[in-house]
Amino acid sequence: MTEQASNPYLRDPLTDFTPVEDLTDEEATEQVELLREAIREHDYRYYVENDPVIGDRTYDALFTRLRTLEDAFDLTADDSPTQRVGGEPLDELDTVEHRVPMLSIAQSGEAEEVREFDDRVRREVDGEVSYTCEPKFDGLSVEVVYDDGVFVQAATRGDGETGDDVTEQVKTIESIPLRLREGAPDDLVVRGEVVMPRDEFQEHNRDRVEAGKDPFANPRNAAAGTLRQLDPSVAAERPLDCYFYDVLDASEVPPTNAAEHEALREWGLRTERDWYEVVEDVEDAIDFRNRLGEARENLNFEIDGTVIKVNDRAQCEQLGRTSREVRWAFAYKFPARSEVTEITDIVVQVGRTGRLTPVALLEPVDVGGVTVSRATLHNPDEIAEMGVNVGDAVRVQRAGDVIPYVEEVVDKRTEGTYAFPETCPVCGAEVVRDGPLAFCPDGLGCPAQVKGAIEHYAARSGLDIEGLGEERVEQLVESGLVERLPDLYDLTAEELAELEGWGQKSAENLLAELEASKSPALSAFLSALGIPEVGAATARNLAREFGSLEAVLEASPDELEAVDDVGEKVALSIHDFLTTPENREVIDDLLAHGVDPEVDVETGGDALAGLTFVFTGSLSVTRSEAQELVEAHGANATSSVSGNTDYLVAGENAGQSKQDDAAENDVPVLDESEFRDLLAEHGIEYLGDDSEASGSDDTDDSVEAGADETSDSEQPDLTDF
Ligand SMILES: NC(=O)c1ccc[n+]([C@@H]2O[C@H](COP(=O)([O-])OP(=O)(O)OC[C@H]3O[C@@H](n4cnc5c(N)ncnc54)[C@H](O)[C@@H]3O)[C@@H](O)[C@H]2O)c1
Ligand SMILES: [Zn+2]
Repeated sequence: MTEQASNPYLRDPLTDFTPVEDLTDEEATEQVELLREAIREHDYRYYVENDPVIGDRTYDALFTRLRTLEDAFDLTADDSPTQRVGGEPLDELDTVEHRVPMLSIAQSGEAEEVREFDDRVRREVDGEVSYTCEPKFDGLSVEVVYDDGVFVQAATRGDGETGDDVTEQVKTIESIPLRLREGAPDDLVVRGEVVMPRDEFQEHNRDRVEAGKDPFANPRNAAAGTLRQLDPSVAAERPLDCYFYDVLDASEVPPTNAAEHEALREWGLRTERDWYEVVEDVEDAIDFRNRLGEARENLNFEIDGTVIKVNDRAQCEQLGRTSREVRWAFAYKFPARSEVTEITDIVVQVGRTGRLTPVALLEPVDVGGVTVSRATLHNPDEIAEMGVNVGDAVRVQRAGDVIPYVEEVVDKRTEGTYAFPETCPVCGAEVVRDGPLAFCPDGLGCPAQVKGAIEHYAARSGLDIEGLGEERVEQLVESGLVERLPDLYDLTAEELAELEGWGQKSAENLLAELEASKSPALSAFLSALGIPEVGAATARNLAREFGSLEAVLEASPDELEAVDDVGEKVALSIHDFLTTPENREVIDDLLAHGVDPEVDVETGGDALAGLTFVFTGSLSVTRSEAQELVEAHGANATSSVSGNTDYLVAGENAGQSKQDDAAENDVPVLDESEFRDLLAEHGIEYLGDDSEASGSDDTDDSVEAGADETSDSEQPDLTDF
C-alpha cells in the first residue's frame, strides 16, 4: 500500500504527460511500471468492486498513455493491462470458462482514430469493405449459451477467459428466451449487454429513495450490481433487459454481421433495430455516431458511443484479434459529460430519513449544455477516499438522469481533507454511522427530519396535500406552528394568514386540503408515513393484504414477510417503525385528529376485472399511480408484455422493446389519451393530465426523487442545477 501511495497515477492523474521524445529510456520504463500498477488497481475497483475511484476519461487517458509508451519504447509485456481484458471473476459467484474468449474493443472519442482504423482495415483485407454501425450499450456484457435451443448458462465477461456464473440471475430477465425459436442453430453461444432501461431505472431509483435506500449512481451500475447479486430473487425484482449483438459460436454462422443481426432476431433474441446501419464510407460511420448522439436522450437505454464493425465475416477472420481485442471492430465513443471546476464550499444536507449528504458547491461550469453549480459528494467515506477539500479542482460528471456528482480530484490545491461534521448541522445531535453513510439519530426531534416527514406526508406519493410544498413546510416549522406532523391538523386560518406571503384565501385553501386529506386511502397513508423501505408499491401490497390500519399495526414480522415484495429485512424495518413508541404516538395522534384511512385497494369495483395492463414510458401520473388505479378496479398490472397482456399503455419516450413485444403478441398499444378514453368507457375517472407536454414529468420527478434524500429547505436544492 505504501508503494501505491507514491504512485501518481492512482489518485492524482496527470493528464498532461511529458512528451514521449523528452523521456529517457529509464524514465519511460519507470512510468510504464507505475501505469501498469495503477491500471490494475483501477481495473479491480471498477470491475470487481463496482466502485471506481477515478473517472472513465482519466482511466482512458492513462490507458492510452501506457499503450503509447509501450509502443514507443518497445516495452510490451504479456502481463500488461494493454494485453488483456480488464475484469476478473468475483470470489462469491462460481467461475465458468468461456467457450469463446470474450474480448474488448479498441475505442476512442476522436474521429481521426476512426479514420486510422478504417485505413488499417482497408490495408489489411482483400476486396470492398463495408461496416455495420450500432449503439454501444453501456451495461454489463454477458455470454449466453443455448444447447439444443435451450438456455443452459450465462456468464459475465470477467477476464475474458473466465467469468462469473450468473445463469440464475439472467434467467429472471424476461426478454431472454429460455428456448429459441424454430430455425435457430442447435448450439449457440451469443453475446449481449444486460442493461436497466432508463425508465425502469428512474422508477426503481425513486422507489429506493422513497424507501430510504441509496440510489444507484447510473443504469450501468444498477445492472452490474443486480446481476452480481447472489440471491437471484433480487434480480427478479429488478427490471433488467438484454440486447444481443454478437454470435460467438454457432453450428452455422451467417456470412456477414448484418445477416447475423437479422438472424439473432429470428431466433428469438432481442436486438436493437432502429439504430442499425450498414455503410460503405467511414465518414458515414462517423456521421452515424453524431446522429445517434443527438437521439441519445430519447432512447430508453444508456449508450456511450457507436460500435463500428467490419461487415464481412471472412474479412473479420483476416483481421483477427489480439489477446485483448478483436481487430475488426472499433468503438467510437461520445464526448464525456464531465468538466473540471473548483469546489467553493461543501455543505451537508439532512434528509427525511436523517441521512446526511455532503454537497459540493461549485464554480459554475457548463457540462454538455447544462450549467452545474452543485454536485453530490455522496457520503463521508467517499470524501475520505477522494481526499477532497474546499478549493480543490475536481471533475464533475453528469450521467444520464442522475444528479451531477464529483467524480475525482483533478488538482489537489489544498492541504488535508474536508472534515465531515460530527454533529447534525441542523439539530446538533451526534452523528451516527451506518457503513459509508452518516445519519442524524434525532428522528422527529430534528427539524430537518420533521420538515422532510411533512413534505413526504403531503407529497403526491403520500396524501397529496396541495399547497404544502417545501417552502411552506419550512415556514410552518420555522415559525413554530408545526412541531410534529399531527400539528398540521391544529392549524387555524388566523395563524396562517399572519405568516408572510399568506392571505385569508391561501390559508382557507390549505385548511380545506387538510380536511380533505383526512380520508386517505390506506395505501397512501402507509406510504405517507415514510416507513423506511416502504415505497408506494409496497404500501399498496400491505393495504391489500391486511385490509385495515389496525391489522397492519398488529402484524408480526412473519405476517409482514408473507406480503408480496416484502423480504425479511423490509418486514423487520416495518415492524421496528410501527412499534417505536414515538412513531406510534404520531399515528395515534393523527387518528385522534380525525384521520381515517380507508381501504382503497380492490374496492373501486371490478370494472376492469380480468384485464392485464403494462405501462411504459412517462405518463402525466407516476407509473405506480397508474398501476394502482387499474388494480383498484380489479385489473392486473404487470411489468412485461406477453400473450396474456390486454393493453400496453405507452407514454412519452416509451422504450421500443415493449412495443416490439406488443406487436409480436398482437397486444393493442394505447397512448395516454386513449387510455383515458378506455377508462371513461368503464366509468372510471383518470386524474392524469395529458393535455400539456407530459413526458418531462417523469424526468422531473426522478431528479427530485434522486435529490429527496439530500434536498432540504435551508440548504441548496440539488434539483436546482
Ligand atoms: N474509471 C475506472 O477506474 C475504469 C476502470 C476500468 C475500465 N473503465 C472503463 O471501461 C472501459 C473499458 O472497458 P471494457 O474493456 O470493458 O470496454 P467497454 O465496455 O467500454 O467496451 C467494449 C465492450 O462494449 C460492449 N458492447 C456494447 N455494445 C456493443 C455492441 N453493440 N457491439 C459489441 N460490443 C458492445 C461489449 O461488452 C464490449 O466488451 C474504459 O474505457 C473505461 O471507460 C473505467
Ligand atoms: Zn438533526
